Amino acid sequence: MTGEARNTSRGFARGGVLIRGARLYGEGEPQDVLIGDGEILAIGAGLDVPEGAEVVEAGGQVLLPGFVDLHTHLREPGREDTETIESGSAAAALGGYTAVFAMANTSPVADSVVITDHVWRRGQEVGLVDVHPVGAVTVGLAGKQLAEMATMASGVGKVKMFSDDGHCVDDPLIMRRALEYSSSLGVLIAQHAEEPRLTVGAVAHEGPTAARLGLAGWPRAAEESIVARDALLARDAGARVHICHASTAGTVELMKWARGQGISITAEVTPHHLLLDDSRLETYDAVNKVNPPLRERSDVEALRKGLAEGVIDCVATDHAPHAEQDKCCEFSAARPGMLGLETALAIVAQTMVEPGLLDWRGVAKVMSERPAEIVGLTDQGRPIAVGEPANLTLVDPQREWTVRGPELASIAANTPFEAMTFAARVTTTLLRGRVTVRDGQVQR
Ligand SMILES: NC(=O)N[C@@H](CC(=O)O)C(=O)O
Ligand SMILES: [Zn+2]
Ligand SMILES: [Zn+2]
Repeated sequence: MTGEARNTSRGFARGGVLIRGARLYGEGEPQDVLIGDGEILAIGAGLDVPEGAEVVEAGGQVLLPGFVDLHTHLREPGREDTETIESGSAAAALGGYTAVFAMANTSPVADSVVITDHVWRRGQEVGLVDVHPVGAVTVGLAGKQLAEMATMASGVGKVKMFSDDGHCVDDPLIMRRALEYSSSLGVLIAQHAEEPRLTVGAVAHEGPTAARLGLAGWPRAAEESIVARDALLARDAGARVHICHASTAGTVELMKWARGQGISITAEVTPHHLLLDDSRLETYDAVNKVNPPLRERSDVEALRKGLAEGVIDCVATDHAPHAEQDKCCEFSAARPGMLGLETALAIVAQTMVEPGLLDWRGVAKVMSERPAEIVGLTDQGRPIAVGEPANLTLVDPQREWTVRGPELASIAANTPFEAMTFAARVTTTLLRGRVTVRDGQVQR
């Protein structure tokens, strides 16, 4: 133990933490995890509490690598009335996240290094989660002219992912060039797959429910045609493409096909598409309005199965805060999007762990390891092992809680899960060894 003891004292220069009695990946007997200097220093049963260490009593809770969200909207700059990098970072930490990717559809758009560097710096200043800026693929998200991807990639914020999310890069020639360019830069293009000619005026999933309610429909083919097209473009460019918020059974089938062809394509699914379907629209409450729309139960089942089988790689929240006046209005006028950061784990536990589709190791994979790999983050999604960065999340699988929008850390309150009760909850989060959330409270 002499080597470990040396490490321990080194760790204490910056304050150490002992997590006592956690089940790593929800497996085996509870272990203690000693953390210092931002790293895991020792793992074992009955470790001594070094003097001055902060002790977190885990009581058999599940310890997972910190979650990584490839798809978050933090609304800064431009709509700080709905979310800021600070409030969104708090929501992320409470949700068990240690890294999030903040989408580029801010105002101004993150299509230049000035904005992307601001987002990174502000995130570091807040210090609750690494906020990685996503750069726009095209200038102003207008889909016409490629943004200066290389400049953003080489800035302080080191942009690793580019997306026009909110809009589809619908021009196939622009998308082809973006993919070609991205592979030489070693960055990821994430596509909001929506053929805009098929979704003019659309506000809901095209199907029996929308027809009955008189809502204009967003057909599955609007998503699937772009997924298929982009798979082929990625194949020809020898590039990687990532599909944002997969929402249909057909997308799962296309992913299977493309993977079978050896195409480098990955996809994410949101918690809301894993839980909710378009029967929610009956009330005309625009809290349920989102892009892509809530689909049918058969799509929900296919997405769960796809995630369990690894055809869909990961869970991403598409956390999309909106002001009350933009949500509490006529359905067709309301903005699409819903909060997701603080509720994601609870929903993944309910939709995937409870039915036996994933175990906790599987949750670590889809919420941390795969997203980190996809985007090329080397300090996240790491194994829980000595010498690894201490980005960790403690989950209590049996801490029943009820979602209340106003109690969430986000400035906006547009959660579709209002008043729903879930079993699992994140209790503690550590970012590089610093406790950012303890007993469900943000540690500023
Ligand atoms: N998902 C949504 O419905 N809305 C997102 C944009 C997007 O993810 O497409 C938003 O920025 O509000
Ligand atoms: Zn989108
Ligand atoms: Zn989005």
